[in-house]
Amino acid sequence: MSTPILEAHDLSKRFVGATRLFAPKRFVTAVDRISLAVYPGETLAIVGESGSGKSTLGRLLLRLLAASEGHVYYQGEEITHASGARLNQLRRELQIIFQDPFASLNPRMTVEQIVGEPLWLHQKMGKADRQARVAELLATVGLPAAWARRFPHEFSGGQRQRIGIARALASGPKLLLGDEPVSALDVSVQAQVVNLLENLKQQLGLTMIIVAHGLAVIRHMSDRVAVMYLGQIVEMATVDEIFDAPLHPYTQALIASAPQTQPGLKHEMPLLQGDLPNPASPPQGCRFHTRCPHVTDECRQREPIAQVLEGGRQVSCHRWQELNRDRTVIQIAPPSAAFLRRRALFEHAASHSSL
Ligand SMILES: Nc1ncnc2c1ncn2[C@@H]1O[C@H](COP(=O)(O)OP(=O)(O)OP(=O)(O)O)[C@@H](O)[C@H]1O
Repeated sequence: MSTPILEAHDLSKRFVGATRLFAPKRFVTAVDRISLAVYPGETLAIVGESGSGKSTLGRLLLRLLAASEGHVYYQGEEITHASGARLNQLRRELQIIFQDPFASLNPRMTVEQIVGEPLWLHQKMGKADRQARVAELLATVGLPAAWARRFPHEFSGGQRQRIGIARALASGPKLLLGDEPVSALDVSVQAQVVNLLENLKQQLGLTMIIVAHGLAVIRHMSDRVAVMYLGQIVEMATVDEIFDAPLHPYTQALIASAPQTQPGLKHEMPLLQGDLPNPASPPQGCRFHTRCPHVTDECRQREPIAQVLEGGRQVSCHRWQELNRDRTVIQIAPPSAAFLRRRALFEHAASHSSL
């Protein structure tokens, strides 16, 4: 496998949680000792319930948040403590697209100013060049260049998301993080934006991280999936492995709870019961044990260690082998044709790297 574009080693983030006056501080460990690698040209999805730490992990990887512990590497270079000019450079190369396109666009700026801002800030590009580049970027995301003089309120949700994407592309990024990039949009518009992201990724050889609840979007867009539960990754595998033969009881329940993605497996798997425990006081042992239908004393007492299977698949469950023995034939699938196609496009784009 190629060198990862991004890597996390034992990455943790603690926030000070809400407390009452004079009460002792409580900490929420939003991300707890996570290690993972993101490979060039792939789309890695991070999924899990609200509060599981997906957005925090994404922001730590992009250095938009500082880690409490652990290390982040970008193209092999440690960037955990990068600052000043190096951090600015990283901000250009690692871009984020937000969930709410309206909130992320300054309502008092025209599209030309919004999309052109990074060109001025990072490249000190003059006005005429900037206007020409903004027109190109708008065309790239499927918007007419003539709309550059308009303000964000004059656009629909999908069009605003396209403007947000054009702004992210203006910096010439190598990696895009989409934090719920389509969940605020109508279903019909979601597909258009997903297709746009797919096309851009192939055209420009981008790597993507998608943070999302929507499993249908994940299935459509991603190559690999990391499933998070209370700050930890409980399973990480290719998209087909996750949807067709999930090994962790939480992944199984998550998929069964979204029957539209996998109707055939609906009756075989338990639905997700109960709420996510309070992240400020997670359960001891396996964090999923309070909701797991297969819980044993070992699960209550001992935290499972991530097991790495052949092909790089990872699962953190004491009982995964025993529980899946009869249910699934586990095959480590070779990379899908779609992934290989993207990888080839990535290599092509990397060698012709002007957008
Ligand atoms: N700035 C912050 N200060 C305090 N706690 C925070 C902060 N940001 C996140 N948290 C807490 O960290 C935990 C993980 O939050 P995070 O937003 O990463 O989860 P998420 O899986 O992305 O959820 P959602 O899908 O709702 O965005 C939550 O308990 C959240 O309340």
